[in-house]
Amino acid sequence: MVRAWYMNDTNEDQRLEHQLSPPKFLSLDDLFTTAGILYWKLDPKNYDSKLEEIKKERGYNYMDVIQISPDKLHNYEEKIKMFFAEHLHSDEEIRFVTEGSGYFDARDNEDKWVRIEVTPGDLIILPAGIYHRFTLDSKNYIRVIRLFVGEPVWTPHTRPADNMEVRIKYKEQQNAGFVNHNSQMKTGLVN
Ligand SMILES: CSCCC(=O)/C(O)=C/O
Ligand SMILES: [Fe+2]
Repeated sequence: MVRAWYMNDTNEDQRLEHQLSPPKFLSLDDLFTTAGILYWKLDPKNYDSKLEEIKKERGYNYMDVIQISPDKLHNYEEKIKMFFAEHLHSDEEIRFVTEGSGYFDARDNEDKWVRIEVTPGDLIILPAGIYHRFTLDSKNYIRVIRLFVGEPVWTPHTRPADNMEVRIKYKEQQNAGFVNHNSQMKTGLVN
């Protein structure tokens, strides 16, 4: 089960957990309700057919692999800084973790940081227009499959980007309430 929690705002190393004291965790339902984040758990050793199913269902026709670690990623320091600067994208951010681990941080509906720990088998979808960032944890390695509809656009729009159409649309959806995929997952309708 993926772990997600509200973050403290200390200036410690970004790779640490940054839990509140006492910790305050969020469920999959909470992640969806507060931020529209979708999540699937796949078998990290045997994921081909399930991944194909999700790709087909959601129209993902682009796929590549990124490995993030000091020795595997070109311009590592620069990229790590870029990933951790708060930003949004004009499209969904779809990431499937096959090795290693890391943290996606996203803003909830009260603009608080939520930290989502990802490990092998976790497929996460951050909706278009959500403010977020990414960091490795202290193990310093992750291998991720990136998915996209059509030609990928990775451009990060750093905060503030409140006047972008995609941000306005995201906020409208958030205020109206999202249709809950993650609770269907628990009942076995989606897995
Ligand atoms: C873990 S995938 C690389 C990070 C990335 O693409 C991104 O946009 C983070 O927000
Ligand atoms: Fe991003």
